[in-house]
Amino acid sequence: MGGGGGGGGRGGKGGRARTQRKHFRQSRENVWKRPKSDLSSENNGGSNDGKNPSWTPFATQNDAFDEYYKEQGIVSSQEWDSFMAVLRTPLPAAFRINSSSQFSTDIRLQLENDFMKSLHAEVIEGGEVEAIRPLPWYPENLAWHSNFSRMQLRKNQALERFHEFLKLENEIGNITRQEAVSMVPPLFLDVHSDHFVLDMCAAPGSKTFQLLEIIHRSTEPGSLPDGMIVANDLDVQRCNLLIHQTKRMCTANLIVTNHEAQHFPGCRLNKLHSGMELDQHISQLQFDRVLCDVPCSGDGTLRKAPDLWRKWNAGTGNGLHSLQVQIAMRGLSLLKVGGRMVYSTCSMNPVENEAVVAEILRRCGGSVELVDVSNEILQLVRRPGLKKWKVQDKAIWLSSYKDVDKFHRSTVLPSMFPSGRSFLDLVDDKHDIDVQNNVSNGGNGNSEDGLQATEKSVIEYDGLDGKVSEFPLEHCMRIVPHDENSGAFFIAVLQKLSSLPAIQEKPKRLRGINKHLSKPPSQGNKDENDVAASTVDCTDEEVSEAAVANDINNNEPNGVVSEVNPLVTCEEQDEEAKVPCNAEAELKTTAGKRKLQMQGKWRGVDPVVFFKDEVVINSIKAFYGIDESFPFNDHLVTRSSDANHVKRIYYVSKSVKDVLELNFSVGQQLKITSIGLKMFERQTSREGSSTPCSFRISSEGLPLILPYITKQILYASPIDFKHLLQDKSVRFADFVDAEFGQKAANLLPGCCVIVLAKGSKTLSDPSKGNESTIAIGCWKGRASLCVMVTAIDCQELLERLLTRMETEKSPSLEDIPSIAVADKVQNSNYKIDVAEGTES
Ligand SMILES: C[S@@+](CC[C@H](N)C(=O)[O-])C[C@H]1O[C@@H](n2cnc3c(N)ncnc32)[C@H](O)[C@@H]1O
Repeated sequence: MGGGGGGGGRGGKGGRARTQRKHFRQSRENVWKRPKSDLSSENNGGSNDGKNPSWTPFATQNDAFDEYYKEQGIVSSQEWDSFMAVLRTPLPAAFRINSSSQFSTDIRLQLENDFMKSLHAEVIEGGEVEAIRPLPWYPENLAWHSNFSRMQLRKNQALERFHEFLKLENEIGNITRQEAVSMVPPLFLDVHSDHFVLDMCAAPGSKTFQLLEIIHRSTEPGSLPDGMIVANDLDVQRCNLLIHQTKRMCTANLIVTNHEAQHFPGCRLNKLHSGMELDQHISQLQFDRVLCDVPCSGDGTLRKAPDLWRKWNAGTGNGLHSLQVQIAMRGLSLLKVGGRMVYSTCSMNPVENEAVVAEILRRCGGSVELVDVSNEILQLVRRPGLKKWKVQDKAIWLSSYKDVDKFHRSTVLPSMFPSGRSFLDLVDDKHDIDVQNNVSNGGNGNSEDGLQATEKSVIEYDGLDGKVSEFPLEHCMRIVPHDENSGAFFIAVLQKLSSLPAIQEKPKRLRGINKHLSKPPSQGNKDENDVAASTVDCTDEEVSEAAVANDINNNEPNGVVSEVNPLVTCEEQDEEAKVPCNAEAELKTTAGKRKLQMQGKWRGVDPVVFFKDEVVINSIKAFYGIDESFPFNDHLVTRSSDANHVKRIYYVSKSVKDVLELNFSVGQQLKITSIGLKMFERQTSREGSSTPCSFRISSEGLPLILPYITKQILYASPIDFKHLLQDKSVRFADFVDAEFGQKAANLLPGCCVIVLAKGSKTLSDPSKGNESTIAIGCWKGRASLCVMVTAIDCQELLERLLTRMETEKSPSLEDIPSIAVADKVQNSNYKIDVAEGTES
């Protein structure tokens, strides 16, 4: 509805953002990019046929990679060549229609009826089989695969119209360009609109966007879903990508946070927290669904990041295993009993996948189940998880932990192996058997080969202990590139059956170490495993408290960051889908201008403050005639501690409000980087401040509040609406419908809302609207109405309007000349006639 909700009509996105976007694109050139002359070699990833002597092909060969994956058997030896051949080709582009956009059906029809046919003609000429097709496993033809790589889309003239379409709709938020396999994890999460969902490692946010779509899916205009998403990422800059990405969704049901996922605060309210509110709705953060899309080595993205061929080594996966376990364990501790968690990576490596899943099942005892989802999403081609694999360290293959020499026991962990058992565990387990044997053997502890009885029994025991996992890891899923011409992905679905046990692993391990080793392997080397032990040796509640304590003590991310930062992550290469608005850089440049903000204990982060200024709220209500049924109280927040200079007012859903109240009660444990939907913005110009209301309605917030507005709202005929979008500023006397022109002249000066009238709707019709209602914010000046919508949103609205008009064959429009607005896209800022004296 309206211009927003991912359906155009948004404001406030300025030229600055556009410039940053350009710079960002320049700094993140597609790694497949080659000289223009080289398009013919697109699919060999190798030569440019000698056309450019200075050109060096990407190495798409790495012997260590070959050896590693041949040994792991993730594909059969017969398939090896086709697996490798596909891995060496660029990844075809894929994208998803935003299902909650008001134009989702229009876009789907355009793809089915227009592009599928016109592009097919192109590729037939080019000797290809097909151009674009819906992904069969994604609901309602909402996700699409194209047989063109992103470079082909950019360079091929015949594809220009399609490329422009993708760019525009992506920017507006009607589609999201996303790798096909990356769309899979949210589908298995089974999210409902009332769910509280935690996306633990969320940036740049393609999956968060998908989750938001799902919770918003069946929401009525003017209402919000009961659920909400907390999207978290450790990396501040990537958080900004996430914020930009999700802004296109225009949602009041999202909180973006910046924490180490493995220490995500539980916000548990207890008697320690003074000022506890009696009517607190929730007493700790617990989620119905958790998405755990962890940092990984990313070799499933080789097709779009061929520079990874050069960098690949087995050590990267080994180095991440422990962090992945910690993050997954924290996710499970924050999951409600009965809730579902999806663990996923864009890596093919079993050490980052099956080994992690096995370890969390081991740690959780029977409280967590690996769900068999083989009967869900049947059309998705995938392979079962592995039950056995090997570990490689410094080019040496290790079949079990006993092969690990003592110098490497801090980097190669027992949990990386299928048995998941350590030397020490085995000794501990075997100890009891030995005691019994010794008793039955008459107590002789020495053997013929001179080994101590315990040492020998360990080796024998391990020999018996299979190299096959005891867990049903076949329920995991691995998507491999040559099955469906995609990237690779790993997904496991977990369900929490009961509270996590209080694991007594650490004391046991220490006992073992003291007994059998003169020097503990981790002594003087505080590695991740120590952190893991301290994190998981707790019940859910203890974990919450530990995390809280950690957060209080460590406002800055700890050393794990440096280990993770150099990694390539699934969506990182998808530069066209991302626009950074670098808040850190902004912070630096504005540091001299304003005082560093504090959000509770978080330094350098704008505070989140409930906005309760009755005078301002009442003036807004009165000016726009906002119906009393619209829930204002405690739903408005600002990011400024200075109540007198509030520039933007954000709206938060009830679910977000509850979390925010909890967060205040527990001393602001959450470091919030973005929250809520921008609803009102202060007028800054001379004339703006002289209007009866100093706040205008932002384009993002308009769809939500539209059904409740009773003043400063008019219905325009299609012809006048189109006129406004086309010319941006129209004098009252120039409207085709003179009555509309007169009504516009009678509005109070300042912000107003113009709704596209439909069918029998009269100009004074109050409307609750529906999802197809199109509305834009305008400025009523002295002699004209000016559109307050970005040029790109105007372009989108015009195109959609024209399509609808053609479909409806509106006779009143037949004589309107077609409109060329492409040249206006250069400037995405809306501009209000300077003569009107309002801001631009
Ligand atoms: C695979 S990417 C996530 C992709 C994302 N889910 C999406 O679909 O767009 C992994 C993310 O984890 C973040 N990360 C790395 N270490 C982390 C940690 N300890 N806690 C939280 N996030 C972390 C990285 O910054 C990166 O953005």
